[in-house]
Amino acid sequence: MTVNGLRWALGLMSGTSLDGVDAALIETDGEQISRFGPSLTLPYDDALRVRIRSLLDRAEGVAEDEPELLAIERDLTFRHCEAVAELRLRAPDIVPAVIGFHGQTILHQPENGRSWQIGDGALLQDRCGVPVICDFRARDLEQGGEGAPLVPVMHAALLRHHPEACAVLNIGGVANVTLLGPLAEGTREIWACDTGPGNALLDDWALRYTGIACDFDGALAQKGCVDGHVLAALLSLPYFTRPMPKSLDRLSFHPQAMALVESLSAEDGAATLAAFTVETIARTPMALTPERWFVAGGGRHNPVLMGGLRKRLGSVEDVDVLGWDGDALEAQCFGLLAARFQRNLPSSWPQTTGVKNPCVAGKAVI
Ligand SMILES: Nc1ncnc2c1ncn2[C@@H]1O[C@H](COP(=O)(O)OP(=O)(O)OP(=O)(O)O)[C@@H](O)[C@H]1O
Ligand SMILES: CC(=O)N[C@H]1[C@@H]2OC[C@@H](O2)[C@@H](O)[C@@H]1O[C@H](C)C(=O)O
Repeated sequence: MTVNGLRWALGLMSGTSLDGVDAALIETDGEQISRFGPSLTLPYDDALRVRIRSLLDRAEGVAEDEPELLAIERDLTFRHCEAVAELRLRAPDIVPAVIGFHGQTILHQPENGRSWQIGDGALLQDRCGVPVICDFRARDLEQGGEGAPLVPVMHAALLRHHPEACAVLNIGGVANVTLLGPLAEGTREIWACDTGPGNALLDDWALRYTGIACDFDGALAQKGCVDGHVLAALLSLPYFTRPMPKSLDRLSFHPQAMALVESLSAEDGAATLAAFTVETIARTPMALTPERWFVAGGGRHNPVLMGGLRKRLGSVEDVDVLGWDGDALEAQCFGLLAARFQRNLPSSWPQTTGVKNPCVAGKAVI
């Protein structure tokens, strides 16, 4: 049902941490978000996670018609169908008008004009019976942008009445920041970029030493000491002095970073990788110095990361203080992007992705 152009949109995001599918409902006209519906995370089972991870590790050499790729894409899409079905069970009165389907990124190389999200939009549309918008990064890349991050439009929509300059940080597998300038006569400037690693390096390190898929509550890092020499070497990688906008692949720093921490103990390695995430956020060349930082994504549950950020940046709060759900924000964002696509509204700008002109994100499944 449409009231003043407001409709329910269902967003689906499977992030770089490979933890599973996030699904969320929002009511929106593509500009304002009037209500949040329910949200959920449907984890990947271990077998699917391992298959996706091995695909990601060799994505550069994978052919688009490789049988294993197509099999993974199908299983991944079925997992998304399950997420949609489960979410609709939780909100039987809400009928989504559109689904925004991000898919799983297996490769992101903006320097080669490439960002590869797997997922079968036609299959999802067929199974769910709702129009599906997907391929959100392609047009931005075609027009000279990085294809990421796309979430700044969501942050700006939610903070459209917030007068002060502020930053919204997402700490997922990769970390990214949105800077919002002060609100002046209803408009404001928006800058964005991926800052560096989020949890991805730490996750892989923790899995190796503890068998657990993340450094839960920062338990390992808390017992370790930061190795200053290794941290300095990590921070000397050229990405960190590049001005925004810029973006990263999940594996951008893997070989170098893992080689540098290799000689450290499990605890010191975790402490150093956590400090790497914190320092790269704090040192990002910023277009403004925000007084308040709001943090979303799974990394906000890690007290070592949050404590480190508070020491470096001052006022650092969980986005939940704004009444948002920091675990659902990216999925909600793809609902918003789908609604914006249907109204032909741009979702990326020169200062957020480096795209030449404001760009409409997404493609409709025909
Ligand atoms: N209690 C916790 N302690 C430590 N880390 C946690 C905790 N809860 C979640 N995390 C971290 O959050 C990660 C998941 O974050 P999130 O779901 O935001 O990532 P994502 O959306 O997959 O990634 P991206 O935003 O890069 O696409 C986990 O991999 C883990 O590292
Ligand atoms: C290529 C890709 O999937 N990038 C993700 C990743 O995860 C966080 C960061 O890197 C961000 O750039 C992006 O996701 C969010 C949803 C974005 O586009 O804003």
